[in-house]
Amino acid sequence: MLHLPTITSLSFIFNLLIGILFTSFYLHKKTTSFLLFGGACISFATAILLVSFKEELNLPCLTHYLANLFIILSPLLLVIGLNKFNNKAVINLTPLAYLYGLCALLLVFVYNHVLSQILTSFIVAILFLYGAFILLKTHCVAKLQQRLLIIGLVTHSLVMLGQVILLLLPFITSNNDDFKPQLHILLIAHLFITTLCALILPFIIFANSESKLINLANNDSLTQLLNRRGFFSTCKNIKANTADKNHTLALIMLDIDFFKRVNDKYGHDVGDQALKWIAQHISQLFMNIGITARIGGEEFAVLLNGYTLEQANTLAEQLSFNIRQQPFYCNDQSIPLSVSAGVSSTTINQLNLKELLLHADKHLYLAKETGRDKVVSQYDHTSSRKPTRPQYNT
Ligand SMILES: Nc1nc2c(ncn2[C@@H]2O[C@H](COP(=O)(O)OP(=O)(O)OP(=O)(O)O)[C@@H](O)[C@H]2O)c(=O)[nH]1
Repeated sequence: MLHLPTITSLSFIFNLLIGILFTSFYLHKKTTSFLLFGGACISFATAILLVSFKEELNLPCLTHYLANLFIILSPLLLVIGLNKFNNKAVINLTPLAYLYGLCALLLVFVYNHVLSQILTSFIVAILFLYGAFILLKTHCVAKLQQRLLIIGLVTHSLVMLGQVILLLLPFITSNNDDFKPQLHILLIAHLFITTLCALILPFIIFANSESKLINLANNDSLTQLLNRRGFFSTCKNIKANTADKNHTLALIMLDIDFFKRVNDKYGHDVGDQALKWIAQHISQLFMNIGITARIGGEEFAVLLNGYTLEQANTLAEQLSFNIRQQPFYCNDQSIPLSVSAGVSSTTINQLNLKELLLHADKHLYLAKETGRDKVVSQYDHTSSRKPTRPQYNT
């Protein structure tokens, strides 16, 4: 049979350690939700400690009243922490603060009575449901752990409601049993689930933090496209994930024409807006069909898996046309922009991304050399369209 003092001790140790872990992370990263989660775990550990002195101390205001306040404070801090972690503040926390104040007041009158347990269990059940709701609305990378924690919080809430019912039964029926064995089981379940939830929570938080860091490392903050590193790491798996090794893929490299002049004439900020505008055009056309990246200052790349050189060439021409047709407007000025592009292709079998980029870059260089505002690909080093340079009145 499960030994209550052992489970209580383990629960105390785990919650205290996880609380210290979260608090240390808060001291390092200054993320408030870490402090709140740490507070929730330490608060629960404190409640366990106070309750364990029930027999020895004979100070019910400490071992009952204060312990109950800490028991409620623990899920309350969890709820506030989850709300902060979500970034969008899913619920309004003011009513919960009032609820806590009201409980603290009511417990003053009943802390030595079974009613204090009923009230505490009921409030804790509500708070866990709130926690499950917020977590449901939160984007988590670790989906399995998120589901486990939601199930844990809902189950915990049901356990607490079960405790309320068992404690109320002697009052509402003529049955004078005190349901001690059943309450004992529920108490063990309470300790067990709290500890389990406290163990899952750090994993969810760290998985999200890691994903944010990976995003920062792989994405260009100005254009929201992948950066060079992200481009290489995304393309890395293509070979392994494509079964047909004769499958073709093409790469388009793009470079804005005379971009230095844009910066010089209109300023660096306008230059940044122009980069974003070009990136939007690239995203619009290739969002669902290719891997898009800003691989250098004013250089972009698009990898089209399953596309032939001809198809990629047509798409590059389309992009170039779109950019030429819709002038870029900034501060009520129309600023003509154009791009030059180089296209190369290969089969999955022979894929070497660096080489593919090198080939596309050679074609891009040819496009620049032969007049700009054109697409040059492997099979045709001359463009049928007569290039039109953007004009800047300098
Ligand atoms: N605004 C802005 N400018 C950038 C950024 N990154 C690079 N640049 C500028 O891009 C310009 C690139 O100039 P060049 O390499 O001479 O090329 P270009 O003027 O576009 O001429 P061609 O490529 O030969 O048509 C430089 O002036 C860089 O300062 C950026 O993030 N923001």
